[in-house]
Amino acid sequence: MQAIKQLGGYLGPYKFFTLIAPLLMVLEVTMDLLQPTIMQHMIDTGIANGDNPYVLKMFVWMLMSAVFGLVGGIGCSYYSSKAAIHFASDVRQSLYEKMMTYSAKERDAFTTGKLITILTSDVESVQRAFMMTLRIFVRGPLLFIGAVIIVFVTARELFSILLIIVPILIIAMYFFTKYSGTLYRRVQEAIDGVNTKLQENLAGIRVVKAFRRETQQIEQFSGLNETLTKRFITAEQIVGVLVPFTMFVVNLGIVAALWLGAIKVEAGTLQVGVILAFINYLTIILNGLMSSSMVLMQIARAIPSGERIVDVLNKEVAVKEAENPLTSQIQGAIDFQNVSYRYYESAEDVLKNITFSVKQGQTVGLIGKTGSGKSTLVKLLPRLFDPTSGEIRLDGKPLKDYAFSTLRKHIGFTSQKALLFSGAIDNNIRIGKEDATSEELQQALDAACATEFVDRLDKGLAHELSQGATNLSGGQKQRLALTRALVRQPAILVLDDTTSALDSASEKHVQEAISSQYNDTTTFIVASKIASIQQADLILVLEDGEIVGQGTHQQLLQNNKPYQAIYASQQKAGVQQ
Ligand SMILES: Nc1ncnc2c1ncn2[C@@H]1O[C@H](COP(=O)(O)OP(=O)(O)OP(=O)(O)O)[C@@H](O)[C@H]1O
Repeated sequence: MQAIKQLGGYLGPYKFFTLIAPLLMVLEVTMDLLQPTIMQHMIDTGIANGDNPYVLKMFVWMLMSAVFGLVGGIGCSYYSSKAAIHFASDVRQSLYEKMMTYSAKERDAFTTGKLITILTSDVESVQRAFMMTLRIFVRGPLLFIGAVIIVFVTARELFSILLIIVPILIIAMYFFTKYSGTLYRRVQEAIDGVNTKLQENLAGIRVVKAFRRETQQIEQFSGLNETLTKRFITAEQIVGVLVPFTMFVVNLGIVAALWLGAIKVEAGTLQVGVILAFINYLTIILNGLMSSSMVLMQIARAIPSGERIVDVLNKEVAVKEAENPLTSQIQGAIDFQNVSYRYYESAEDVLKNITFSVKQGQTVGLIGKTGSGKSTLVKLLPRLFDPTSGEIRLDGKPLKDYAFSTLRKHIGFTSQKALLFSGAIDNNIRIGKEDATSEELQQALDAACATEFVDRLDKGLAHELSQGATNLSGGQKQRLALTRALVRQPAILVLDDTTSALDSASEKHVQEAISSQYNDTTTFIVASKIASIQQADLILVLEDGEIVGQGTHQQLLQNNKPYQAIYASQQKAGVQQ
């Protein structure tokens, strides 16, 4: 109910369509209901008495009511489609915008596959329910009530048949409708499973192929597909019994009407036209009940979908913007004060009491074993998530107080996996700064050692990247990701293992370019090689989420055991220094 109420809010702009569609349907239903009565008069008064002008008059009436009915029907379909499609489009847009505010935490809680199902199939289910409600929900009950009243008034001799048939039909429809909600909820969950698997496999298709895991993946997919198929079949089969069953009950009613009617006609208490009209009205009653139950079934199916949609829309986002956020210029001095972080409440801290300070324009190097928390630490800077405890200060003020737009505008971030979008290279770089001049672009390309390979491409910056930039090498992708970060002339630059994909000459060039051309930028370099961070003003050595050493290369070499151990192991392994 809460879901219906909340989604109902999206109808606001389409109130007119939502009102006019059922009104036009009332017109169509009224015309449909008139037809059998006109026909009855045509037979019993016109044809029975050989009154041709009366027959013609009734014929014109029938034709006119058919035309009005047609206008009502077409109008209702037109406005109901318009309302439902726009409504669904707005819901989809809101969902997408909400999903964009999610951090990895919220996204993981739903799973990507489920989010895709909600954005597509669940929205579609609610759209269909809404459209059917506008088209049929008025029609069904109106046809039913109208036909019952007319039979009561014009064919009371046969009304007793309705008293038996209608309750049977109503009870059957009630149970089918109720059950279908549960069945389709299970179908929707099975679709989540299929989508999650599909999304995971398409994203990782290269790994699947490289490890020759196609057969196993296909088997796993078949399992999920089979579950979906079974649930769909069960739902469709059970719901599919409804139509033949109700037809059977109505046919029994027709047989009873013919039998009872024949006796009464013979006794001279009933006219033939009344029997024909009754049979027509019986079909209309069935039609009314069936269409009502179809809508109810669709609504029952859409309610779980609506709840899933509302869950996404109402999900409390962990990282929120301050009420009156700061939009002042950012210099780039950073203070971590006893910062701890854990990914899940039940999990352990992956960062523990991290404390350090860095001035504007300085370079911080982070080194430590895999899983020691380096990436997690730098992800706190653009507030991809917030510390569980402790505080981060930027230029002396809490990081949380800054507007997202200000913060992200001044932070250039490159992650371990260079993520580029399909489209021209130029567009990808301009994500960093839309209005970048060609000089700024060139400066960033040069600093990131990307000029040479971009120039070699036929179309240069206009070169089109495929989805996931699969038509570039790993090093080329990293260079473009770095260009994108540099082009915004960031106050804070984060290179999360970015230079590892570069050869050592390029890495040296990038570091020199950053320190000479971007010397006001505070730079965080996550690295696995000491050589990548040797020149840093401050090196943080991390172990199991704790800082076990901080200082310059020389200081750490002299007095920090963990750093000495890393240095020694890299010397021994011949890692290029
Ligand atoms: N999204 C996540 N959800 C849950 N745990 C996570 C998540 N990301 C990282 N972790 C955990 O947090 C810890 C620190 O991971 P992090 O990626 O920060 O390490 P790292 O030092 O950058 O490692 P590497 O050098 O291998 O990139 C690890 O134990 C990891 O399993």
